[in-house]
Amino acid sequence: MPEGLIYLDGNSLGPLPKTVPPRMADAVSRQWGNSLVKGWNEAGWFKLPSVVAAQLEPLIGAEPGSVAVGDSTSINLFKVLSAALKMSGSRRRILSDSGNFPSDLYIAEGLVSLVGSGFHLMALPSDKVEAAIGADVAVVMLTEVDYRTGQRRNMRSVTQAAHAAGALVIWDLSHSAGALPVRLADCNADFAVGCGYKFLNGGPGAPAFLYVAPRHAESLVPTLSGWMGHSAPFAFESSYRPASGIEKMQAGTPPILSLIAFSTALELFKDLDLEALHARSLQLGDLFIAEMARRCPYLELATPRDHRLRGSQVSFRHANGYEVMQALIARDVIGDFRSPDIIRFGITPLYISHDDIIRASATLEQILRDRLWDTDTYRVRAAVT
Ligand SMILES: Cc1ncc(COP(=O)(O)O)c(C=O)c1O
Ligand SMILES: Nc1c(O)cccc1C(=O)C[C@H](N)C(=O)O
Repeated sequence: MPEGLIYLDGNSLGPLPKTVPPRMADAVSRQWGNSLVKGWNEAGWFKLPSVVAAQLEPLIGAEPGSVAVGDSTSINLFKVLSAALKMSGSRRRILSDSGNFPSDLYIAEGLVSLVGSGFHLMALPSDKVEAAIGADVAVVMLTEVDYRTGQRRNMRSVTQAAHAAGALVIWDLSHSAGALPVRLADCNADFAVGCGYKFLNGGPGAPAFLYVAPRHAESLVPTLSGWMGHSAPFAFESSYRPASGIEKMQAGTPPILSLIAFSTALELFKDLDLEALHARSLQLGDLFIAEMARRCPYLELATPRDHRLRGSQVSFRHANGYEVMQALIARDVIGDFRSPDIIRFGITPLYISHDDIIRASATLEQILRDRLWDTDTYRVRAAVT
């Protein structure tokens, strides 16, 4: 971590693991530079997506051979949602949370406009979703940990309720994977997707992942039926025949350099106790919440205090949240702002200490108390915040 920086934004972009630069240098100069096209076999590039998938599976409680790695979360959502719609019989509703990450809602909108046939998206306020799971719902599409508030849904009970109503469930694990123990198989989830660049520290634009429950995998025919998901890609047949396992969910050529960075980052999670990691994150989150309640009692907490309802993030609401965050960043405390009024802090104990939380709290207190945010410098909103 750069000297003096308090990085509370690992829920947007995880930091660079020390092990990644030498591995990338080797991948570029030796594998790509010397092996050239032979690298696909010599350096194991063809197998890399499944190697990385096998590293991820235990972190999200997925069965061996149930995860595919590649593309972005948005593209992976398109893949699993289109698969789920094909399995929906006469049901036509996709149910989601209007506060869900917008890309998830946009992808659903795009997909229903493509397939027609009466499919539609119903996005309800967060607390109204579960009660709306009924006989007309084909797919419940939710994010386990809310990107704004850090509120966590109960994956097990929502999945049970959806199944009891005859619906399928897709979980977005972008703010869960690498932050807390996810139990996809135990919860009987149908499908899932998630980001590689957040808590998993896979690097900017790291490949994302998708999960298909083994009970659905064999009958599933991918909509993005690309050659890398073909049963025999190098037979160059003129018609698509899906590969037998989760490999069918690959569409095109995998991003090898990004996969090497991601795989190297995932090695750090190999013997990590995610239960303990999350417990420590909750402890540090409690400390942050208590410090801010003591220092700035008027600052509204947006994250639930209840540990069962919390991911690895603490958020507050402030009418001038954007400016407050700019003032924090200028003082080397990095969090982020999410419209309309959320200041958001990822609490990742792999590199955040008790002292960091105290220093971040003191800096935030000073900015609020002395209105240090209230200057012209902080009022210009940038495109990426
Ligand atoms: C919950 C959630 N879903 C989906 C995405 C979109 O991911 P991607 O940019 O990989 O498509 C993000 C963040 O960008 C996210 O936070
Ligand atoms: N993916 C991002 C990007 O390319 C630029 C800036 C931010 C992001 C993010 O990851 C946003 C993130 N999904 C969020 O939770 O808000």
